[in-house]
Amino acid sequence: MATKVTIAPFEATALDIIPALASNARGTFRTHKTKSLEWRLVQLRKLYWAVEDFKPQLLHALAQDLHKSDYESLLSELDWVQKDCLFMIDNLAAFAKDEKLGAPHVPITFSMMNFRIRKEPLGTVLIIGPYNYPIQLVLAPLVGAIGAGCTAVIKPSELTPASAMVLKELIETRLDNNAYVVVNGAIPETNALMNEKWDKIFFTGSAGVGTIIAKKAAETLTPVCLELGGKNPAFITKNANLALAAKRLLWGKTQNSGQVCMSQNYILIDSAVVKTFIEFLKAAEKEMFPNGAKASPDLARIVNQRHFHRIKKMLDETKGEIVMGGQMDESELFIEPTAVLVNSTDDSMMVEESFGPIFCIYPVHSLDQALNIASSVHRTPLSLFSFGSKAENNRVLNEMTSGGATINDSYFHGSVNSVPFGGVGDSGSGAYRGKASFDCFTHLRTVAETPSWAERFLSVRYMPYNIKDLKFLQKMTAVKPNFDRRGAIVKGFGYWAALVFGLGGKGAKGALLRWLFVLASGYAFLVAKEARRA
Ligand SMILES: NC(=O)C1=CN([C@@H]2O[C@H](COP(=O)(O)OP(=O)(O)OC[C@H]3O[C@@H](n4cnc5c(N)ncnc54)[C@H](O)[C@@H]3O)[C@@H](O)[C@H]2O)C=CC1
Ligand SMILES: CC1=C(/C=C/C(C)=C/C=C/C(C)=C/C=C/C=C(C)/C=C/C=C(C)/C=C/C=C(\C)C(=O)O)C(C)(C)CCC1
Repeated sequence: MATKVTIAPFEATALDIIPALASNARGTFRTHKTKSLEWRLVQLRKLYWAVEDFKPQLLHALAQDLHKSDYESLLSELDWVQKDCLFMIDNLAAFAKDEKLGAPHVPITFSMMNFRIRKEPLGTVLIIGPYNYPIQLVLAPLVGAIGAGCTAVIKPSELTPASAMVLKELIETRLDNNAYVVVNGAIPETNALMNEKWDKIFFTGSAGVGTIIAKKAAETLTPVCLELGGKNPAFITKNANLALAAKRLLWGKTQNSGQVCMSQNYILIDSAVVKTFIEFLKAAEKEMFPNGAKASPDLARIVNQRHFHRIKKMLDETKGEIVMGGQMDESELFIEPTAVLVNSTDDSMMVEESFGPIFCIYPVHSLDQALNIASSVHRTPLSLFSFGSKAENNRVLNEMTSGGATINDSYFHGSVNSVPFGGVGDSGSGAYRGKASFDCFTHLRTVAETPSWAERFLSVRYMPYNIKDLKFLQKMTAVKPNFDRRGAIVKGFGYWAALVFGLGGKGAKGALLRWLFVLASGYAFLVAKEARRA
């Protein structure tokens, strides 16, 4: 029997209780209970089971807010967060362990000082989420915050109200709600939160709102992690597998109806293969949606009318030619996956971030031209995709930066929950996921411990200075460069000794193995010689 699901209607948190909620989370951090690894593990385990137990409500909410299919909601939101919990639980002890600092970080002369890095929770953090993955994009950072030992206030997007309400119930009934609370609401509630002092703000959303958040945070020197959008290019050369490129890039624009900030905005393709590529694109669409995209139970819808009209406007204003898709229905907030052939960087399809199921195809005559266009459209996009020969893909990686990149596919670099994810330049700063989620909310605090008995050696630092002491210290601790003023390596005694004793290579382990090989060969030679004599 199907579980009956009821989701409370959206209710914004009262503005006047927001300061008390923040203050309570800060107070809880000051009790130091979050510093216990066992306490963090219990919260993570509880979060895992909360996601499991709230599955019916979460799936229902995602269907209500975005018409997401259960398949997609499980794959990219709920299973994702549960895997995150398990990854953090399994690795927390290793992540949180002090890191001993020996050579080469600490000179041997200071080795008695037990230099180490302590992993300290930053404190009380604010997590602000977007609408497109309303569960995953707030709970995944929360896993990092819990793992690191922080307390947190979470502000989900008001554009996905059902998900926001389920999240509130899930977090506040299952986790320690003196440590983790949800504030629901829009701009006034976010402004009220921004008037509080945080130890870090983790923001996922548009560059415009990211700028507002970063400016406000700067007033109190609050660190921020910004996960923003981008105009992401795909490069396709004559050497690409065109059928595969078409299918994989279409996947990037059909999952969540293309409301994925790391999906491609535009495709720069060699003009010699553009016609064939479009044929493959149409074939891939037919294969994914045999009865048409609108009839598919798998395709999500655009979140609301404002975003529907934003995307529609890009299509209305294009001077390009629609070569695939183009259907839409406002009553259902449906937009068909749509490709537009364009020939100018001023086209509406190139100027705006699509953040929907539409993208454009821009024919170019060379990879040089493609790289020039991509750098001028957005020098630091969130992602890029390259489909070409090994050499061409390497060129794209070398000559164009991005937050992350996938060769020969759409955003696979962002589809595995345990590898670091983040933007670069104006597509974001800071990273999370996997160990990076722990690091994101952790302060690396260097600690030294000077033993009392070392005073005799260390007394050279005290006044009154004696230049003889300094000379002696310099002699004992001098480090000499192995290069000259032109930047060339000086091949002195040390260089040749290392080469000879290292048997041609660097590194003690390699040298040891090569010596073992030489000795074993010598021994085998002697044994064989003896055998021949006998
Ligand atoms: N890099 C990443 O991981 C991701 C980036 N994005 C980007 O997010 C955008 C779409 O998501 P949206 O939810 O529309 O983003 P948004 O920036 O409009 O909203 C994000 C959050 O900020 C709050 N907010 C909105 N306006 C505000 C204001 N004036 N002052 C204070 N807070 C405000 C919202 O309530 C929401 O919680 C796209 O640009 C997309 O590229 C989306 C998902 C992932
Ligand atoms: C290889 C063998 C197997 C395994 C097969 C597997 C693992 C197949 C995997 C298929 C794929 C491609 C799964 C796709 C997953 C997509 C995900 C999880 C998407 C996530 C989306 C996210 C996180 C979106 C975030 C959005 C953001 C940040 C944004 O807006 O930018 C077998 C089958 C096990 C057999 C042996 C061989």
